Amino acid sequence: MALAGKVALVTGGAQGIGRAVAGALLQNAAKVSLVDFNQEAGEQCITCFNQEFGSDNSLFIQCDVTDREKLQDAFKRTVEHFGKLDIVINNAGINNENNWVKTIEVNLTSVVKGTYLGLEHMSKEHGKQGGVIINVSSMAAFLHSPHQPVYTATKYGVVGFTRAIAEASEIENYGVRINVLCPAFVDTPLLQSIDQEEKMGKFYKHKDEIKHRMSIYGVLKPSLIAEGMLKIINDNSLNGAVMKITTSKGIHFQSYEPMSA
Ligand SMILES: NC(=O)C1=CN([C@@H]2O[C@H](COP(=O)(O)OP(=O)(O)OC[C@H]3O[C@@H](n4cnc5c(N)ncnc54)[C@H](O)[C@@H]3O)[C@@H](O)[C@H]2O)C=CC1
Ligand SMILES: CCCCCC(=O)/C=C/C=C/C=C/C=C/[C@@H](O)[C@@H](O)CCCC(=O)O
Repeated sequence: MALAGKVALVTGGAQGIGRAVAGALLQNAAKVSLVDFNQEAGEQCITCFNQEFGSDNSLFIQCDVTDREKLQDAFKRTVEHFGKLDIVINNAGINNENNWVKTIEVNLTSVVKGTYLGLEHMSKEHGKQGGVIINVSSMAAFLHSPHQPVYTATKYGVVGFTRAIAEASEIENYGVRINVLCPAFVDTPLLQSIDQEEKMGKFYKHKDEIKHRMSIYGVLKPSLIAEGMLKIINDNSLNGAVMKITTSKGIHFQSYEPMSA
């Protein structure tokens, strides 16, 4: 998919990985709608983007992705503003073992909802022109963390859901490619949650073990995740692909045995 003139919606786009991805899309002449609940970070981000890429190319929509009506409205406003939708990146995520119900809502339920909304606005089934959806999981979906059981569960869920709906898209000829990206540790504000007892809950006492894992696995730059994201968007052959990004192997793909009885 050539990026110039394409319209992307990025959840959690105001900072961290989402912001890096949105910047890379704008750099490649796409238009971007940032959907994020952090008003201050969103406004700050859009000010920078307007200065760097021109004021007609990005839009900030304040929205909590767990609010289904607001998320629905964010998709609608994006299409009204830019005239269409080509790319959806379901990236918003949190690390909160204390409020684990919220973690499931943000990291998994909202990704499912964002995928269905993406299909509603892009699928040939709905008379639209097709597109691409990328859901953000984590290497935690392959190397589980004993100190983040619910975060881990949500990231396993995102991989399973994405692979299944991608196959549905192919069978039903939606014209939408759906893929999942699994980064290892990335240098973003999310990592600060390790030092927050109110987020780590009973696992707070293990924070130094997580930091030890980080020192072993290393910490990636958000720009490398953006590079992986653009690779998925540009490669029209990818559907149901599971991209992993680690310090040891860089950008690579998980392979699966074909299903047998
Ligand atoms: N930073 C890391 O080490 C890794 C992050 N990931 C995943 O990457 C994704 C992005 O994470 P980061 O950029 O690192 O985090 P971050 O905390 O830096 O940014 C997340 C963004 O999502 C927004 N957000 C959170 N909850 C929201 C909600 N309910 N509604 C709307 N927006 C919401 C935040 O306001 C923020 O702008 C997440 O899904 C995370 O699980 C995956 C692997 C590693
Ligand atoms: C505590 C803050 C939130 C958690 C953020 C998150 O999702 C982090 C996940 C980190 C996992 C890192 C794993 C890295 C592993 C690799 O370096 C490598 O050893 C794995 C090899 C397997 C492969 O196929 O690449």
